[in-house]
Amino acid sequence: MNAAIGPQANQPSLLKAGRTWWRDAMAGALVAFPLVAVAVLGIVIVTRVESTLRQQVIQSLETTLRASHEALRIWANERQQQLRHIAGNRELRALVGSAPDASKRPLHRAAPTSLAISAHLDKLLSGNGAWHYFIIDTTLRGLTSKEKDATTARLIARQRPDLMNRLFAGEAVLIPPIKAESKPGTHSTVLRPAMFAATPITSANGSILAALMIRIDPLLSFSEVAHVGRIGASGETYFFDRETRMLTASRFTDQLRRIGLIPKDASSILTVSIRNPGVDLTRGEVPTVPIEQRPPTLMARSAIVQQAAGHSAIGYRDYRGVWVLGAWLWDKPLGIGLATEIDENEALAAYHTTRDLFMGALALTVIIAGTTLFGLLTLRWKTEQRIRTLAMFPDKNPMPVLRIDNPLTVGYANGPARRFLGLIQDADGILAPPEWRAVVTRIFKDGRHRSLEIEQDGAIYSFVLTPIPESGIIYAYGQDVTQQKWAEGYLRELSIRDSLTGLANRRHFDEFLDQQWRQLMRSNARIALLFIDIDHFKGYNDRYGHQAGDACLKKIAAVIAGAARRAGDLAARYGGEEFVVVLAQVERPYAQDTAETLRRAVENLAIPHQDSKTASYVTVSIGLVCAKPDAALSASRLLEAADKALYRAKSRGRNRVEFATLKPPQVASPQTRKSHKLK
Ligand SMILES: Nc1nc2c(ncn2[C@@H]2O[C@H](COP(=O)(O)OP(=O)(O)OP(=O)(O)O)[C@@H](O)[C@H]2O)c(=O)[nH]1
Repeated sequence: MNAAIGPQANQPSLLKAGRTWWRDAMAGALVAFPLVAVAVLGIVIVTRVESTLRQQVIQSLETTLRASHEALRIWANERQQQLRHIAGNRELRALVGSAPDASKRPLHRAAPTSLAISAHLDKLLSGNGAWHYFIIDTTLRGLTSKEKDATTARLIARQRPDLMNRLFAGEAVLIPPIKAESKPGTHSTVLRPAMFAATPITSANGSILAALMIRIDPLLSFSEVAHVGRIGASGETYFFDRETRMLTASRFTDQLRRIGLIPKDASSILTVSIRNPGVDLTRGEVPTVPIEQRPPTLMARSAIVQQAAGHSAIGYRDYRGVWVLGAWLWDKPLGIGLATEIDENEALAAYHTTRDLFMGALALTVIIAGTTLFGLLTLRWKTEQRIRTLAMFPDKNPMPVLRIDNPLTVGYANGPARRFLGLIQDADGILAPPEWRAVVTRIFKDGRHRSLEIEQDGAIYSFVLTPIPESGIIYAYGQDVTQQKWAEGYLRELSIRDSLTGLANRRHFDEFLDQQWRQLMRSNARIALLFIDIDHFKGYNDRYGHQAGDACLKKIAAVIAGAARRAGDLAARYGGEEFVVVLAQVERPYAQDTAETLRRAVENLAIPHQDSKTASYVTVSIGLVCAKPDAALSASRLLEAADKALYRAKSRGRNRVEFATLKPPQVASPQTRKSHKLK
């Protein structure tokens, strides 16, 4: 049932059916959703990888830092134990205790006590000759034989008074590298920094007599301790003081020279300040802030200001401006900071690889998915466009188009077709006319196309009904055939009419008579045939001319046409001046009466005919036959009988009606057509 389709139904256009933008949006969402989910999941995983990796790097840095710190402490302890052992030597302590006051010792030459102390020290240190030991008293004057020891002591006191105070308070100290100072006027180039280990020498009652000091080259063992632990190719462990100065040789010394952080032939010790240049110097970037105004690096700030251990899993710029991850601590007893760092790029290389791979894979997936989706949507849009174009054929067609569905419903009708819907379907959309139902049923059955016609408001439409294979639908396309039908009718009229008189012609008469004969054979009715011939028409033509003859023929034909008034009657021009009238379903009296009335009507026309031997006007003779069609008889026999009757009428004086009866043939008639012509 399709109640929506009726004459007034506002049918949805086929063109609108293709608008499914929301399906495209759904398809896009279906593709986008898993992609977004994968992207989010991937970002979570990559972020997790990154944070895990950062934590692992920090753990490694802290382990390394602890190892370096431990190595430093062992190294420092070793030095101090050695010193304590020597400083505890009774003889040395006695020699130091016997030394005169500084004020009494000569400044510029070796005093006897000093010589004795030096000799005893040399004896104690035999085997450690490479080391440079010296003893200073509490006034920082050298007790050994070399005057420069006192200069060194004052240098240390100037640069690290805190440590000297601790030393003379009885504590063994490690003096981190200090700057050597050149004497004014000397042309010293770069003086190597020196560092010292020192321990007090006490008297028997525990009072501090002097301090034993050992010079250590920071470029050697001290820096080597720092280099014990580091991670990766870019990792570095270094020590620094509270002034943010680097105390160890950097493993990037060559690089630092290149980027101008240290002079050409200097080491990094005390030269490099652990400050953030704000740009990456290793990449040739130029800092805008002068070196002395640069802030300490994040690590140095935390280690020096808070004097605490710490780390940063977030990158920060080191003294070269390179982004690094680092761990650090501040050793309060030694008064130095330790840091170990690694370039963030190297530390996170695995993360960067994972991230880049993931982003690449994601981008590739997005591109592939996007391209596929775009391709599919484009294909779909093109298909829809094609469907819309195809749909325009029926929708925009000025001719009626119908779709008939099985079972027998009108599934679609375009605008022009809707005017016919009232004729071919009921209110429920079911095909109504029995003729249509029968034809459509046959088409569904045998799959062969057929045509049907509909006439409405004087217009005739011919519908070709074509079944669409395997679809269960019939496509019906209508065409306005009104003109064609009219033309066909006109031609048909021409083919059956006599052009002069307008009566049916001979051919049509023959067909009509045959048809009526067969029809009346079944109905048991009778048929009459009038054979009419104008009397002396040759003479009329001869006297009045051929055109007048034609006019005469027309007038008489009009009278004859009046005799065939009923349905089933036919008046025809048989040929020349001969006419016939067929009267169907008649009895003889009516036929005779009609024939007589006709004869008189011609008389009454009173067409003058001076050459007629019958009357002064035109007359006709009529042969009449009336019979019941029978299998033993035939239409041609009827014609022959009428012809005979006409002959009789002619021979008995013309202008009269003669009647003939038709009997089954007993002997063959010798007469042929035109037999009524008198010789
Ligand atoms: N003007 C005109 N004359 C026609 C036409 N057809 C036939 N005729 C003439 O009709 C005449 C028929 O003459 P006939 O057959 O000798 O017979 P009739 O003179 O009528 O003599 P009866 O039939 O014996 O009375 C001929 O002269 C034909 O030329 C036509 O279409 N127009």
